[in-house]
Amino acid sequence: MNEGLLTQTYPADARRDRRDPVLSLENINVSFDGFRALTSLSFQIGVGELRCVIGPNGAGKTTLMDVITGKTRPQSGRAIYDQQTDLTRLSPTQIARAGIGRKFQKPTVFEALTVFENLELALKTDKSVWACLRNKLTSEQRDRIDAMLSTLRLSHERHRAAGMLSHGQKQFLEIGMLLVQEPHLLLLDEPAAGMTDAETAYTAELFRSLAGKHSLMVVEHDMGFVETIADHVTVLHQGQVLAEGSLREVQANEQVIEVYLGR
Ligand SMILES: Nc1ncnc2c1ncn2[C@@H]1O[C@H](COP(=O)(O)OP(=O)(O)OP(=O)(O)O)[C@@H](O)[C@H]1O
Repeated sequence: MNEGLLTQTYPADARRDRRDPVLSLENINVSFDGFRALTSLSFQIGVGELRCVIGPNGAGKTTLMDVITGKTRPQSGRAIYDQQTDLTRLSPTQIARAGIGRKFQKPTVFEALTVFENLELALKTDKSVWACLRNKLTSEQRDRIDAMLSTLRLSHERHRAAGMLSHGQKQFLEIGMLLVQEPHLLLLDEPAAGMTDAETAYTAELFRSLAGKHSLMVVEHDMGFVETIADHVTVLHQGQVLAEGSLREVQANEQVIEVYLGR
């Protein structure tokens, strides 16, 4: 693993420790036409932590990510980011600019552009596609992309159209597109879905190396993957926190076994 090239520790984090929350969800309520998707949901993620959020279908995991990224406005509650900013008052663009990156389950790369160009676009987010590709990269930016390609194990694919990559490679590329933007908090929705076993193992290694430098929230159904990455697991059920703790602890929780893991 190419240490150090990814992103530096977020500067303000040097003065903090893991007990300081990077995200503090406080009594979040979301209803859709009377249906309660999130009910008084409260929990915290510490600075530099890698948190896994698990739970059965319909538990509210996607809705939770939608609230954090400003896509869904809760009826009540607060989502305090970095101990000062209430995300429920910001637009999705403001939230992205504040350093929160999100990866959706399905990779959304620009298929017609090369792997390198996809990373180039991600690095220069505030211009149109064509203006961005016409503008020359600085040597520092080029080095960053090269380093990222190496981390993603995509150096040999740099000139290939992204549409020609395997599903797993597209997932890696999209993770790289987030990382070149140096996010503070990364939200990842089933990042290992559809990956081969080797790709899944490498994703786990990559995420472990990111924790500490970034804070990560990973929504995942694959318990084997959760086991290899999680410090701490939050189990959602019917829009509320059902259990929280190490994977061992939540796996031994009777209610979690009942509603999610099965006997
Ligand atoms: N826009 C919407 N309108 C109505 N109901 C919605 C909307 N979005 C989500 N829901 C409902 O809210 C509940 C929570 O959905 P959500 O997608 O957050 O669950 P999830 O935990 O992500 O599930 P999965 O694991 O299947 O992705 C579900 O019952 C869903 O049908």
